[in-house]
Amino acid sequence: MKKISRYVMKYWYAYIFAITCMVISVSLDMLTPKITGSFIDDVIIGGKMELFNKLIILTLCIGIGRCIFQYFKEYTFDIVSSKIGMNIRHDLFKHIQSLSISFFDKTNTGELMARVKDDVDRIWDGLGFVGMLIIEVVIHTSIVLYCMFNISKKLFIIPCIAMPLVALFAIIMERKLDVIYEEISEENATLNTIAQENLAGVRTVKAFAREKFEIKKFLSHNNRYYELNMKQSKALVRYQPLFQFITKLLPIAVIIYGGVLTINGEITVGELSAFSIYSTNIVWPMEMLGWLTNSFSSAVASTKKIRKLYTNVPEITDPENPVALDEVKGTIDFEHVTFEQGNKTILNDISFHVEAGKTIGIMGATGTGKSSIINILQRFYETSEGSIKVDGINIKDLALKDLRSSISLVMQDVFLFSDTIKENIKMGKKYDINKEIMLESASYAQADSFIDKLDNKYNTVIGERGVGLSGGQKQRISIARALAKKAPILVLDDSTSALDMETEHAIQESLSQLENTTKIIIAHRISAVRHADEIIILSDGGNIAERGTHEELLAKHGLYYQTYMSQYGDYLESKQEVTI
Ligand SMILES: Nc1ncnc2c1ncn2[C@@H]1O[C@H](COP(=O)(O)OP(=O)(O)OP(=O)(O)O)[C@@H](O)[C@H]1O
Repeated sequence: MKKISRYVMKYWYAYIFAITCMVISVSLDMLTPKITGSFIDDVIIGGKMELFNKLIILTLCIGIGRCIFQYFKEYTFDIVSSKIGMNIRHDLFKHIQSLSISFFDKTNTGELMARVKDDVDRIWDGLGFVGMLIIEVVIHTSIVLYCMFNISKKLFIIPCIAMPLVALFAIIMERKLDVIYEEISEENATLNTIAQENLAGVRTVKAFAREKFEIKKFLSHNNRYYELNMKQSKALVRYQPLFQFITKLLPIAVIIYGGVLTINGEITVGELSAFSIYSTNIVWPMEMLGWLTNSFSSAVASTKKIRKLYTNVPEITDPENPVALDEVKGTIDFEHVTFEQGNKTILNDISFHVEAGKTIGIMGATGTGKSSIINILQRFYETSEGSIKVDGINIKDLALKDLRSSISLVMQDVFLFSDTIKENIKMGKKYDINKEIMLESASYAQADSFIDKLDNKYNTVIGERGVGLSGGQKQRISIARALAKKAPILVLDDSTSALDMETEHAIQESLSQLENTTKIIIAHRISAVRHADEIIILSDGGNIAERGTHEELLAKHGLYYQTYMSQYGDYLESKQEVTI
């Protein structure tokens, strides 16, 4: 993370302008007690009536001038803090997007949402309204103290005693609040995660009648959040009376001691009255210290949280000098690839070769590492041993963008954005994917028939994660999306599982027409891979147990044959019976 000061420095000129306006406005404000003093000493006591009109006009001019400079000060602070907040959020979002999949494996979405939204908002406040008030308190207090010092050095002793006491309380309170804010920020992230997961999984919650349990879980964190906020309020109310005690005592002490000095002739009545007005002018900054400290602590705690997020760096990055690929043909080579996570071997010594335009089918029981093959092909994770090559070039030598843009992926877990079908198919590639390509892809994916029946056709907005569509319809839109990308390598990860046999068959027909596209088909159903040029069967421990064409594998009477029999056995038996 760029230091906050670097964001601020970008707008130094605006801050200088705003602070100058602030100094002028506060200085004008500080003239009022002097005018009051002069009114008492010169006009009322001294009888200089010729000054009356001048003082009235001066007071009016000061009021107008103050309004103008206040306006510019507040407006500038608002604009600058909004821009800085936007920049911080932009950089943070960009940083999160740059992190590797392994980071997202161990970080909750709710926590990230809290950082991007709430924490940035607090920093924004800290650099805007709160920051402005803190600077104003300092400037205001300094000018008031200077004016007081000029009136009477003896009377000046009183604020000199009061101010350090207030500052001491503010520091102690800030330290306490800092710790509480850390906890509040953590709990806010947890609360966000629970709410986000719960709402996203509301169907599962309802299906398992877990509403009560989930509400209880949410309530326990909500209570903790409430308790922490109460802890914060308690810390505030404990110190607030101390601030108020000193601030209320200050004008009284000024009047008593100032009265003695006036009787002794050391200061005039007008000077005492001006000093007394000044003393009330340092009351509000002191009273605000509690609130300002509170808001400042929260901004500091948020900064720490965001800083911590920046300590995570992308684990998988572009090579220093990536090999440029003008045109990817789509040849894929896995050479003795082993993939481990923690102490677990997920893939073990995997080797295969797929010629450009050919198809490889990957089968195996659940958890044998089929999806992991795709994850490492896209460099979502790094291989532990061996190498993966695309068109003969090690994928570690390719820019991540080049590698990933040459692969179209239909994921097992379909994710559709809450947007129109059109945007879901185009995925932001407005200009690369024209209407013709979109319609062709939808037709290849057998999605056109149901989309055409929708009221708004391709402009139909689908809910979060495609709610409102059936599982098969979602799968077909995600296949259309992958086809529209027109990448030289197409990966289908168990992506026709929700389709009926006829639709699956029609999609396979479409795929067979993509002669220049290398296809990797992961499936549990024999029907999805039987036409592949090579089929590999993974077994426990991520080993290749069998490989060959459909016919070769059937002849082996091994795992593939067993799967075939479990899926087609009944049909074959009935066929035999009919033949007999
Ligand atoms: N990021 C990861 N960290 C740790 N373990 C992982 C990770 N990804 C996958 N695994 C583990 O690796 C094994 C293989 O997972 P993978 O998703 O590749 O299986 P699969 O064959 O695609 O399963 P399925 O058919 O159920 O989709 C599983 O035991 C899984 O728990």
